[in-house]
Amino acid sequence: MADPSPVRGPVVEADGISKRFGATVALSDARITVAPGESHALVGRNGAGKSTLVSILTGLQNPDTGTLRFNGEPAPAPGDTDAWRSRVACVYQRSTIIPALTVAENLFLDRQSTGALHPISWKQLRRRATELLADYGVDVDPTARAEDLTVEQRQFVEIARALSFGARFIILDEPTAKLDARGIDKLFDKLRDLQRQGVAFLFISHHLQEVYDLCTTVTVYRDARHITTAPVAELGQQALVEAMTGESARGTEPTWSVSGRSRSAGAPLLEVTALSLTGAYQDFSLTARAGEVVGLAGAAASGNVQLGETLAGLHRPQDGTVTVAGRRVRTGQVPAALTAGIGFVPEDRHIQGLIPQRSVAENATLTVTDQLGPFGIVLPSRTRAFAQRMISDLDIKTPGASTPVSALSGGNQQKVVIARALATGPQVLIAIRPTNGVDIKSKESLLGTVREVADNGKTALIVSDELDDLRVCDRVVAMFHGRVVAEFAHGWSDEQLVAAMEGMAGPTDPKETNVSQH
Ligand SMILES: Nc1ncnc2c1ncn2[C@@H]1O[C@H](COP(=O)(O)OP(=O)(O)OP(=O)(O)O)[C@@H](O)[C@H]1O
Repeated sequence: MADPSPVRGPVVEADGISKRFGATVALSDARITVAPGESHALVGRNGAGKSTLVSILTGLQNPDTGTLRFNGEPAPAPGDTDAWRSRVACVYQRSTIIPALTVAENLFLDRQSTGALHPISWKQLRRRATELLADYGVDVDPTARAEDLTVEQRQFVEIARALSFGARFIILDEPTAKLDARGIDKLFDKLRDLQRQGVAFLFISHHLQEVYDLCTTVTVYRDARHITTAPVAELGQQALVEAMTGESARGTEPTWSVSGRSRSAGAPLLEVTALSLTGAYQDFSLTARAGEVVGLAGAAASGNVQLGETLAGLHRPQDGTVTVAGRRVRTGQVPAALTAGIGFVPEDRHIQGLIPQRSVAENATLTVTDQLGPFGIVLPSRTRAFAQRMISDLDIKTPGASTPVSALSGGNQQKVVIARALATGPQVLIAIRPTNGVDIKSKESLLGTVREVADNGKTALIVSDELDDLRVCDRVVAMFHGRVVAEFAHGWSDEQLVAAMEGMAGPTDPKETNVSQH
């Protein structure tokens, strides 16, 4: 590992930081201090200002006011990339690794200071990559293509690359959003390793349990302001949520509830028979009835995401049929799925979800332009009215319906994706990790919205490995390596479901497990 620079103060100290975007105040007199070797969490609701702070701490944006010091010294000049990179490393939720390149090429990409004008030989590159990976204890073949790595391996390469510029301070902005439970464990082991070597980090996550597992100090922002900084051990979960929301968390119940209902199963609405997609899943069958929310649980390689995507028309399966309300759906075609009444919340809002430069209103209504005016003409007034309703129903934090979606915080963009899927009034809603990046309070209301779809006589399928997402379901089907391994009625224990997702389901015949009676 690179020699630590002599430490003369906190690795970072930001004070009085304010930042506006037009009329939006993203940060107001905010502050944060991270000590050497500290694991410091930054939490707050969607739109609280966390990512804006990250962009200021990494030199991507200038604050309007405030001071910023690294190791007791003023921050480098804007644009001095090498100087910034030697003080602070950053790993974002979205990987910056280029899939088509090898690990070694990715590690030495865009490295001005190593002399881009003197091309280095492949052999040299590989040797230096091997050294660098060994320095950070990353067990990955430097000649492998990045696209062949697992998500967490890619993230390790990213961390090694980020730290290799010399920084002893790394910012991790929602690093666990794309990882399954096993991947998160590996990432945390790696971070603890680095911490033992004296690396400090600022960790951003909406999963509060991760904060308790990993961090010693937590800072809470709310509505652009610093609310508190405290040792994690001294701030219980309830106090933490109260600081984030500004409301008492005492006695708050989820807005949804599946317990204690007498659920009379409706007619079959979604029927999937013997569906197979090579390399993803085999022989999958499911009948979901009107009024039901069904969970499709599984870790990264389980095939559950590809299955959800197939139902939305994104993959053409080799075998099997899909019907909605008794009508066969042509597979492998997104428009056919839409016409059949299948609404879809994709896994990656950046790739499949949104058009960033278009407004919130346009994005929310992309799937229903035919309802927004006669003869295919889209009436702006109707689009706005429609979007306005979505904004208030889903609590989307935006200056207005005409704001470009790119100006929204990550969690609020996710709500627009959900608004769009709901806009069609789907018969069957397929939602992949719908609460990804959404704060703890919005999560509850979003899941409540999914619940309502079923309560109104439709069907919802939640594809996720998040236990909070799956708790809203009437029953959960667990997949492992492309096959259904168990099915659980409402009331499962976390341990049971986690074991099933990890391939330790016990009986492989779902009928022998805790089967629901739908
Ligand atoms: N480029 C921009 N243009 C206009 N407004 C912006 C821009 N970037 C951020 N904002 C606004 O600043 C506020 C803070 O956003 P920020 O992305 O920092 O929130 P966050 O705490 O990271 O939220 P999330 O948890 O959803 O990621 C939000 O209201 C957001 O809409």
